[in-house]
Amino acid sequence: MASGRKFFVGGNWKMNGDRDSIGALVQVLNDGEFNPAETEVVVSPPMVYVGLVQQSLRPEITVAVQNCYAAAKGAFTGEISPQMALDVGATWAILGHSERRNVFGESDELIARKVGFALQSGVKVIACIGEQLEHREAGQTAEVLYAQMAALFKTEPLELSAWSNIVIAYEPVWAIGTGKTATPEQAQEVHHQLREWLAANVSVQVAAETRIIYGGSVNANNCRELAKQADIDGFLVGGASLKPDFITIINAQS
Ligand SMILES: O=C[C@H](O)COP(=O)(O)O
Repeated sequence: MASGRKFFVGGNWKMNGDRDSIGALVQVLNDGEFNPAETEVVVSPPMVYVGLVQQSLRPEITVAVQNCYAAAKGAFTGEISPQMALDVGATWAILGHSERRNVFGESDELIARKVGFALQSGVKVIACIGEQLEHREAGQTAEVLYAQMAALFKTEPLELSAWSNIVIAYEPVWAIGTGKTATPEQAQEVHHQLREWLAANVSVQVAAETRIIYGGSVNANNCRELAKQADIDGFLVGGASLKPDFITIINAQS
C-alpha cells in the first residue's frame, strides 16, 4: 500500500478471554513496538472488558465495541448503545460482522441502521462485508459485495464527510477462522472492485481516501504479502489478535 491512506489494523477478540488472559494481552500490546504515525491500531474486546482494556491500554491504541444498537437508550435487553461505548472510552464499533449476520441473523437493513446511528453518535465504524464460498464458486463475489455495500449505506444515506469515519472490512466468510486465507491476488482484486464501487456510487475522493482492510485467517506469516497489495490498507484480525503475533501483523507494512 502506498496511497496516503494510513494503515489500519483491528484486533477482533470476539467472545474470547478473561481478566487474566486479557490483562496479559494488554501487556503484550503495551510493550509491543510499532509506529502510531504509520499505523492505526484498534482492538475490540468483549463488551464487559471494554472499560478495563481502555483504562489499561497505551493511548496510541484505541478500543472498539463489537456491536451497538441503533438507539441511545431504552428497552433493548442485551444491547448497548454508541453513547455507552463512548462513555466507557470506545471510539469505534465493528458492525455487520459475518458472525452477526450469519449466527445472529442480522439483516442488511438492521446493520445499515446501526451504521448510520453509530456515525451520527460520533462512533467510527468498521463496516464488514464478505461473500460465502458458494457465491465465490458461482462467480458471484462482486455482485454479492456490491449488494451488501449498497444495502449498508441505503437506509441512512451518509453525508460525504461521514466517510472519513468508516473503514470497510472485506472478510470472505470462507476465510474466517478456517486457516484458508484469500491469496494476496484474490484479496487485491476484490479490494480494487470495492474501490471502484465507491468511486461510482459515492465519490472519487471517498474511493481514494477510504481504507479497505482485509480479514480472514490473517497471521504473522501471510500479512506482509497481503499488505503489499495496492488496495489493501490493513487488516481485521480474529484469532491471531489474541497472540503476540498481532504485533508482527501491526508492523506488516513497515
Ligand atoms: O473479525 C475478524 C475476522 O472474523 C477474521 O477472523 P480470523 O482472523 O480468526 O479468521
